[in-house]
Amino acid sequence: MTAHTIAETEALPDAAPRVDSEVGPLRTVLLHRPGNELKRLTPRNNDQLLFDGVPWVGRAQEEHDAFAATLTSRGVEVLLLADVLVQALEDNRARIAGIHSAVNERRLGIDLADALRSHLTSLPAPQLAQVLMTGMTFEELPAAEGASLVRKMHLPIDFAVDPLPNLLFTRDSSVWVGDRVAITSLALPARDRETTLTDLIYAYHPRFRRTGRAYGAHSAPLEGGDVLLLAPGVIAIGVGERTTPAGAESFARSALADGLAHTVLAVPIKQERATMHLDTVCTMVDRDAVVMYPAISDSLTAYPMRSDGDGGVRVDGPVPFLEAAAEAMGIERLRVIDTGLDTVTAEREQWDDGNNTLAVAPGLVVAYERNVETNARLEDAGVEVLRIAGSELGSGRGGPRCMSCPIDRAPLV
Ligand SMILES: NC(=O)NCCC[C@H](N)C(=O)O
Repeated sequence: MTAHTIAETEALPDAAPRVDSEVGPLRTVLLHRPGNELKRLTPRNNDQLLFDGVPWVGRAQEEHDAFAATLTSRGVEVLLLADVLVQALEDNRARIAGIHSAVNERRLGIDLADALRSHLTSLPAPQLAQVLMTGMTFEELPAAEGASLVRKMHLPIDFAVDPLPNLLFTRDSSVWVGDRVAITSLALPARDRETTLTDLIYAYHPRFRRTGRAYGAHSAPLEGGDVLLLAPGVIAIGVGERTTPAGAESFARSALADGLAHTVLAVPIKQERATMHLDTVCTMVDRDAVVMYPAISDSLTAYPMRSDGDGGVRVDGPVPFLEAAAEAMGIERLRVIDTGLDTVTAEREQWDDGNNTLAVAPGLVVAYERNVETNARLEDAGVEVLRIAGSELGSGRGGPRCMSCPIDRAPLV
C-alpha cells in the first residue's frame, strides 16, 4: 500500500513541521511498510539482524497497512520511507551518498566494488532504493567478465550489501525536536547503514530542504527510541543497551546550546534486549501521564542536565525520575498509569511492547491488541486505545512507537 503518491507528497504544504511533545495531535508521521528486506531473515541470521524470529512477511505487511490506516483514519498524514527515499534519490547527490554507503570495499575488494558501484549508478531511483533497503546477495550481483576470488569464495547467498530489516522501526534512525531533525547514531552494526538513508532523505527530499539539523555529525551512539519529548523544552534520554552516556551528553549539549531544550534528563535503563530503549518501558499517553513497566516505576532515576549559563552543561543527580520529570515539566506530578499487573503478566506484556504506545493526541494512543491487560488498565484510566494486530510485526521487538517517527505534531494547548 502506498499512502501517498509521489505527486501528492511533493506538493505538500509549506508550513515548517515541528514536534515539541509526545502527545500533541499527530499531523504527519514517517512509517516504513515492511518489504523484501524482511525476506532476507533466516534462522541463521535473525539474531544478528536483531529479530527474534522469522516473520511471515505478507501478514506483517497486512498488519502494517492496518496500522497506517488507523492513523490515516484519525487524520494523520502517513509518509512511507520507501516513497520519500525514491523521491530523494532523484537528486544525483543523494544517489552518490546512497551508493557510497552501500558499497563496502573491505568486503568486496576493489574490482567487485567498482563493478557494483557502476551497476548501482545505472539503476533508476526505484530500483536503487530497493537495493539500499533490501541489500544484495553475491548471486544477485551483476554478471562479470573474468574471475574474482571474492565472488568465487563467497556463498551465493552471502550478502554483498547487507539488508536493513529494522528500517521498520523508523523511530530510531531520526528524531525531531522542535523544527529540527536529528540523524541519530545507531549502536549496532546491523542498523548502522539505516541513518545513511534518513540522512539523505532529509538532505535531498524537496519537502525537507529547509529543515535544520539538531545534533549534527556526532558519532556517540544515540537512538530515537531512547528520546522522549516529555514536554516542550524537556527531553528524557534513556541510557542503556543502545544510547551511551556519551551519546546522551552530546545530544543534551547540542539541544541545550541550540535552545531546543532547557532540561535534558539522562535516564539509566537496564542493558538488556527486553529494555533496549526507554520507549520499551515507558511512553507518554497524555500531557501529564505515562504508561510504565511496573517493575521500574519506583526505581527509575535521572541525571538532569541544564545549561550552566557559561556555554557548558551542568549535570545533577541521580534523582528519582518521576520527580525530576514533573519539576522540569512544571507540573505537580507525572501520573503513572497503574497497570496493576502481576509480575509475570507485566513481564510478558512488556516484552510484547505493551508499554510502547504511540500517542495520536492527548489521551488517545495506538497499541498492540495482544497486550490485553495493559490496554484494559489504560482504558480504566481514561485513555482511549486504538488496537492493532502485531503478531508478525512484533517479531522485530518493537511496537507502535518504535514503528513511527512523528514529523509534525500540533502544539499542546
Ligand atoms: N524504539 C524501539 O524500541 N525500537 C525497536 C527496535 C527493534 C530492533 N529489532 C532493534 O533491535 O533495534
